[in-house]
Amino acid sequence: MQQDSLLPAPGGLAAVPGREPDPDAAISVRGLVKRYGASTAVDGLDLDIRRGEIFALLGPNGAGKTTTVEICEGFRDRDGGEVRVLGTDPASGGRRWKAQLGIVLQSGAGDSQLTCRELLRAQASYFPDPRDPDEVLELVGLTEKARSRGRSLSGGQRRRLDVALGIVGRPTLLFLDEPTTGFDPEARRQFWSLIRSLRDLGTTMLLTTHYLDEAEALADRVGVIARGRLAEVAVPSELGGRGRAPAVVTWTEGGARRSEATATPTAFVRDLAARFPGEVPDLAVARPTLEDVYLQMIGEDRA
Ligand SMILES: Nc1ncnc2c1ncn2[C@@H]1O[C@H](COP(=O)(O)OP(=O)(O)OP(=O)(O)O)[C@@H](O)[C@H]1O
Repeated sequence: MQQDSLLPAPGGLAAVPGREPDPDAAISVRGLVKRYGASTAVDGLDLDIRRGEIFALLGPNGAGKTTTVEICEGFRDRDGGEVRVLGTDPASGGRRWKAQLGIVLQSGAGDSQLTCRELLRAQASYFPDPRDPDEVLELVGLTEKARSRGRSLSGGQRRRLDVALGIVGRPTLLFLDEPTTGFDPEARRQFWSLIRSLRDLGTTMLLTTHYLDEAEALADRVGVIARGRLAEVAVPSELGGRGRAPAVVTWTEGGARRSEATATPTAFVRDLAARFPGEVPDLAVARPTLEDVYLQMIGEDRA
């Protein structure tokens, strides 16, 4: 291990001693650097994703999410740092390593002339221990479309087909890049339950998304990337100190809307209730949403 960390990383940069990747993590990244010409897209990023968790990577456009994910998938070279994905450096990952990954890209294979079932059968044939294509169609809710051509599917159905293609190889680790873009609200909810059932089957998932409600609904932990670095990692309810943030109590009194930020909302509401003979008019107690704290973090970073 020690020996390994002293080897130069691809691109010639020495790894940082004493900061070896975690061998037990599904994904472990230390000091990742990626440059495109003079601009640095990823700038010393550290990241650990545990086996079995759903991890959501958030960040504004151009923050470096896709670059990081593509390096982890083995699709892109890096200029520095250490990366281990399922214990292997993606820069040298062979077929057996690749067969453990499932990848759902932003633009999938939906334009095909083949039927959904044919596409899945073809994809399954590349893997040593694939799932049954018909079971996968059922899992993603496309059984009725088994004989339909990819190009005849709606946008949301194509995305489901993309997911089906990503999971038919029975991946240990699934990458999902903005998976629900273009879904209607009901399709998103159905997709979320599909993702949860994959987690119940033991699949680790790295998700990038711009939907904060999606990150909140699905992720065990979220990481925010800003300017090529990981700004914070937390469970969704704790991000940006959210769990400790004061609650805001609002109500109507004397014809006017009133509000109070308080660290003890229960006591405050009890006192408030004592002032009214019945219900407190228009009473609401709110904490900052994930979107509130995320936008604040991104705003501070840009300031
Ligand atoms: N092939 C490329 N050549 C040159 N620059 C690139 C290339 N790919 C990405 N970049 C630049 O690297 C930076 C990070 O891009 P990346 O696609 O990783 O961001 P992202 O966080 O995934 O953004 P988005 O949310 O818009 O998908 C951006 O400034 C982008 O313009």
